[in-house]
Amino acid sequence: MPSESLLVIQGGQPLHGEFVIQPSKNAALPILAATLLTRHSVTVHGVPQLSDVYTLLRILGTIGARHAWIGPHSLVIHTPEILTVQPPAELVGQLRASFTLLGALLSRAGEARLGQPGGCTFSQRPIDQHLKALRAMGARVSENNGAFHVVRPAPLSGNYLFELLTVGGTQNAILAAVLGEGQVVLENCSTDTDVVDMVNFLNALGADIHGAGTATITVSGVKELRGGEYHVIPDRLEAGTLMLAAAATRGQVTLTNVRTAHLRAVSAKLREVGVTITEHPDGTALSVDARQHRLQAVNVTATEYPGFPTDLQPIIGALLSTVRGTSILMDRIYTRTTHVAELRRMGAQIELADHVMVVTGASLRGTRVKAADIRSGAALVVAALAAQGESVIENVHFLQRGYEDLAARLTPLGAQVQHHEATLPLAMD
Ligand SMILES: CC(=O)N[C@H]1[C@@H](OP(=O)(O)OP(=O)(O)OC[C@H]2O[C@@H](n3ccc(=O)[nH]c3=O)[C@H](O)[C@@H]2O)O[C@H](CO)[C@@H](O)[C@@H]1O
Ligand SMILES: C=C(OP(=O)(O)O)C(=O)O
Repeated sequence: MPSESLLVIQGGQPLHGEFVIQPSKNAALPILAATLLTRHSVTVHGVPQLSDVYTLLRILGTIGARHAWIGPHSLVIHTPEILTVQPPAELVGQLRASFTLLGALLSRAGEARLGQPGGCTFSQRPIDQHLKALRAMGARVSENNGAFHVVRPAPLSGNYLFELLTVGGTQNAILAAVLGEGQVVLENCSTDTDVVDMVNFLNALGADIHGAGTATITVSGVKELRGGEYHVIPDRLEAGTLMLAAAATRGQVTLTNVRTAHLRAVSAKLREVGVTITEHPDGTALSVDARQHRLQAVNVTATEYPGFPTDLQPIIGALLSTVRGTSILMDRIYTRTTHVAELRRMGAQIELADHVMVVTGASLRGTRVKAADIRSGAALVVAALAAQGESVIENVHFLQRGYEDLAARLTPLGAQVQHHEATLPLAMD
């Protein structure tokens, strides 16, 4: 019989204590792809233990990378030569970040053949900007039956002005231009932390990239990159999730291993809700206190960094479902609504009209619900922690793509969360 993991949560307990934030999934994945750009050995600290990381390491292994874990979040990775420019499509199709291999392979090997990327399927997730940027830089790009073939006939050079802010598109264009003799100027770039961290990594290995964190990034090609050692940033999305969980349970939680500067939009919104956020002066810890606070409804618009993150829109929806009054949520990046029907089953009052969510505070009660992607799963966990009674969350494998062992890590905060392997009955023919 097939088995599936479940989280069983007894809700209604305020979270209380200290929580160490994991390293960033969305920063670590492109950095692992970027290790392909050097034939020397690289040590990366701050690699989270997540299923997406294991999948990407398998893909990199097919390309010629060998890795060894040297600590819980540290690995050494080494790609002396590229064995293939066409990694297996079924692995590439399991995560979104695999698409950064297009730029990475183009840089190192002058060619890449890649299937469609995967990842969460909450919305249309086009890649036209990635391809337009590569073409503008001189790459030949073709598509056949959903597979992409890119070739570099000469060193990449030129300009591209992104039509919109794209994290993955900016990363792919930078990666493609790192090795070679040309210079590329990218405008209207994403200023996201994940772009900046990848550039800091590449520059630590000898790349010549200027302007990351601003709208204009200049990449001057270099002959080769050396080896090196790098520390990936903490996961601002996990930190935001824990801040929202602390607020939803009216608890008090101190988060360590954070960059408070990366969480400004989340902290500001939570203060507006009525939660006390205290930041440690060194910027690496903060505490969230929602005990005995009267929280109030707010309006939220998810937008590009440094604005309120799209990933946290479903999760703040779970918090606001517990807050008296009516909140209005909009998401300018993606249509993330896969959690709505499930939250309603827990008693949440959420109306959906033209991509606007109207959330009216209610009492949540535990029930059986299904995660549909990483952040909808996290929204259900937050709602279940706040709800009265028992919730059972199905499809935990989605959560495992983005969060390290939540059951074990939430338990010291007083949460009653258990991870079960459930045996599912076989579907009847
Ligand atoms: C801007 C933004 O918040 N990006 C988030 C997005 O990154 P991800 O890299 O998945 O998405 P992008 O940043 O590329 O997309 C931003 C927007 O641009 C559009 N688009 C993108 C590429 C393209 O070629 N054509 C196009 O139209 C997308 O549909 C979307 O509306 O999801 C990640 C995982 O949840 C988050 O960590 C990122 O913070
Ligand atoms: C959507 C996410 O990941 P991916 O882009 O890999 O689907 C996420 O981190 O919430």
